[in-house]
Amino acid sequence: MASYKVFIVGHEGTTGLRIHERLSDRKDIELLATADEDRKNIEAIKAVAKNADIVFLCLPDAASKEIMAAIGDLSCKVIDTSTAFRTDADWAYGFPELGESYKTAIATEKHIANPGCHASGMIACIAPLVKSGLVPTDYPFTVTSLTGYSGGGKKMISQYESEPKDYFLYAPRQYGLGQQHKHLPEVQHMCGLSEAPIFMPIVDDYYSGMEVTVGIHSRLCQNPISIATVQHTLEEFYKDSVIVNVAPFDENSNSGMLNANQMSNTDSMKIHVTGNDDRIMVHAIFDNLGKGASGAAVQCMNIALGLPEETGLELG
Ligand SMILES: NC(=O)C1=CN([C@@H]2O[C@H](COP(=O)(O)OP(=O)(O)OC[C@H]3O[C@@H](n4cnc5c(N)ncnc54)[C@H](OP(=O)(O)O)[C@@H]3O)[C@@H](O)[C@H]2O)C=CC1
Ligand SMILES: CC(=O)N[C@@H](CCC(=O)OP(=O)(O)O)C(=O)O
Repeated sequence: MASYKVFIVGHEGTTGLRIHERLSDRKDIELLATADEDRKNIEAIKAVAKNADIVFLCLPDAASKEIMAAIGDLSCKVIDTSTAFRTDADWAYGFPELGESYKTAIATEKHIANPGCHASGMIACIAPLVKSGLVPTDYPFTVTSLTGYSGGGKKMISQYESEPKDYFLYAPRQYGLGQQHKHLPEVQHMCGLSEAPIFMPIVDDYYSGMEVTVGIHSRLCQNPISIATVQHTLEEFYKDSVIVNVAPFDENSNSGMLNANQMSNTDSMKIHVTGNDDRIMVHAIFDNLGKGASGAAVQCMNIALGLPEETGLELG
């Protein structure tokens, strides 16, 4: 069996650890690392990257940019999980479900930007509807996104898991209030929207899992749409995907509740359509550390190596 050399920079962080977990048991992967004391030493990182087929960068934006300046010319493929390169035309965008050209770019380009967690949910719900012409590109979208606290990385995890915990951390907290959330540019770009959505991210007191909800008023579309057309469009768009699945719309779809942690610990994404023909909601449920980060990054690596995209992933 071919053995690929993979180097995870930031392997002790939240995203890096999950990638490490996904790869450490694989017989086709040999994991490379610097000595522990050199994990932030650019020269040591560059020396290991020279021997790697794939380098994952699981770092804050500034560190990703600094390391790319040092390793960008090497022959290794780089998958960056930060926000730094997601709208850069020289980078493939790591959401292969968007279409064959995205999948080909992931397979052939040297540098792949892994999507943001909230962005993955927004794009999964909005792009099929806009690309099919069902919803106009200037539609005034409003999006709510619930996320577990691991979405904020090690710092937020320790804030939520320290004892005693601040009183305010027991309740959901809305943020991104100034409408400048760092995921909005990639959403607007990948969905081809003329305006960014109003975006309401909410972090709550559970470890991981996301539910991103997009609302659509049928009357605001050029031709009024229905639940059935939205459901059909999404089913068609994702019919070949093993990772993104669309739940059927039936008599039970509007009863009960959707749980933001129901896909936690998986690398899959489940899309639900709810509401009625006047006011339609599309929900994407997944793990911020799965399809929202590490799972998506491993999916991209598999495609880049010419392997089945779900190799080593936890399908839910
Ligand atoms: N958590 C999530 O759900 C998601 C995160 N992301 C993105 O993934 C990236 C990583 O995030 P996350 O794992 O959550 O963050 P963490 O804070 O959990 O981990 C980041 C890791 O990077 C290390 N690091 C920082 N600077 C350097 C450097 N210069 N060289 C080498 N290592 C360095 C840190 O080391 P130290 O521990 O010493 O600080 C830390 O271990 C970020 O860009 C984030 O926005 C993307 C999607 C979802
Ligand atoms: C709870 C929380 O703070 N979540 C982070 C999302 C982390 C992430 O996915 O950011 P990137 O992928 O763009 O690096 C936030 O909303 O900024």
